[in-house]
Amino acid sequence: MKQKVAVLGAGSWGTALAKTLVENGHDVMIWGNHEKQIDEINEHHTNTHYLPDVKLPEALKGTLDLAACIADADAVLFVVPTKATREVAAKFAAVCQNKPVVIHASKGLEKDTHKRISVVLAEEIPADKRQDIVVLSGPSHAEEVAVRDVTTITAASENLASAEYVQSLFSNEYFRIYTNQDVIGVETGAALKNIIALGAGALHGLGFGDNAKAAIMTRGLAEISRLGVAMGADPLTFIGLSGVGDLIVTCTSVHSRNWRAGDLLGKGHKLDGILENMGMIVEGVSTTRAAYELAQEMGIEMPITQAIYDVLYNDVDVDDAIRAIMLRDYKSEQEFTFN
Ligand SMILES: NC(=O)C1=CN([C@@H]2O[C@H](COP(=O)(O)OP(=O)(O)OC[C@H]3O[C@@H](n4cnc5c(N)ncnc54)[C@H](OP(=O)(O)O)[C@@H]3O)[C@@H](O)[C@H]2O)C=CC1
Ligand SMILES: O=C(CO)COP(=O)(O)O
Repeated sequence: MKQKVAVLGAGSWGTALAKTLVENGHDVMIWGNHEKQIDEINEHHTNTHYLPDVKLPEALKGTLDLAACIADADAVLFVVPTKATREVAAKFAAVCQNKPVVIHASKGLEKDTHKRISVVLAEEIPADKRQDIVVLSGPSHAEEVAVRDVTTITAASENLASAEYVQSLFSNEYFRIYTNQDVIGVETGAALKNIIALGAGALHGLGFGDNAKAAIMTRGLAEISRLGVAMGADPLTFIGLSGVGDLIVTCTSVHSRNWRAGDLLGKGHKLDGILENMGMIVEGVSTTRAAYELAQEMGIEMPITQAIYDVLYNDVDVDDAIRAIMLRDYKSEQEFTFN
C-alpha cells in the first residue's frame, strides 16, 4: 500500500533510500539543511555532491521545512550522522502532530553517553508522538543502492510486525530486507564495524596485504561480538547481514568513507585534513572514542579498538600500534568468551 514517508537527512544514504522508496511507489519527501542542495533536488533531480551521476526520480521532493516534511507521514526515516540525531529528533518531537513509525539508518554510538541511536530517539521522541522504532542496517553503500545494485539488509525491531512493515516498505527486486528482533545486536554491529574499517584501510595504506585484512576483520568481529554480547546482543546476530555482512562491505570497498579515511591515515595524512576533504561523515572516528570508553567502563577487552583509539587520539604511530597488538600476551583462539 502506498505510504507517505519523510526522510530526514539529504546526504548519500538518505538520498539513495529516498530514491528506492519512490521507486517502490511511495510518496516521499526528503528534508535537508542546505537550500542550494534542496533546490538542486527539486529543480534538477540530482544531488551531485553526494551521488554524482545519479538521476533522482522527479517525484522525489525536497524541503528545508521539517514540519512540512513530516506532516501526515506514515513513517519517518532518520538518516543524519549520529552526532546530529539527538538534535534532529528533538526538532521532530517539537513539531510532530501524528504518530509515525520511526526508522533510522545511521551507524554509530553517541559521543559521551555511548548510547545506541534507537535509545537516543526513544529519549527524545515521546511515545505519544511515534509508533515503534525500527533500525535499518546492513551491507549497503549508497553509491550501489542508488544504481540499483543487488543489496540485502536488515530491518530490526523488538516488535516483529513493525520490522515487517519496514521490510515491505523498502523491499524490491534489487533491495531485499530481512527482519531481525535483536535491535542491540544490529545497532552495535553497525556502529563498531566502522572502527574496524578504519583499521583495515590503515593497513592497506601502509602496504599490508590480504592476510592482514583477514586478520583485522576476523579478530575485529571477535571484539565487536564481545562488546555487543556484553551489551545484551544475541551472538548469532554478528554472523548476519548487520554483523559480518557489513564488516565485509566496509572493510573491502573503496566506497567506504571509513576505509578511505584509514587508508589515508596509513599513507601518512593527518586526520583533520582527511575529515575536512572527505565532505561526508566518517562515523568511525567518534565511534572509536565512544566504544573505547564503553569497553573501559564495562571491562571488555577490545585490543584493535584500543590501538585505533591510540592512533586517533593519543598520537601513537600506526606501526607502533600494530606491533603492540601483535606482541601482546599470546592467546588461544578458543578464549573467545562473551563474558
Ligand atoms: N553512505 C552510505 O553508504 C551509508 C551510510 N549509512 C549511515 O547513514 C548515516 C548518514 O550517512 P550519510 O548519508 O552517508 O552521510 P553524508 O555525510 O553523506 O550526509 C549526511 C547529511 O546529513 C546532514 N546533516 C548533518 N547534520 C545535520 C543536522 N543537524 N540537521 C540536518 N541535516 C544534517 C549533512 O549536512 P552537512 O553538510 O550540513 O553536514 C549531510 O547532508 C551515517 O550514520 C552513516 O553511517 C548507513 C549505510 C550506508
Ligand atoms: O555503512 C556503510 C555500508 O554498509 C557505509 O560505510 P561508510 O560510512 O564507511 O562509507
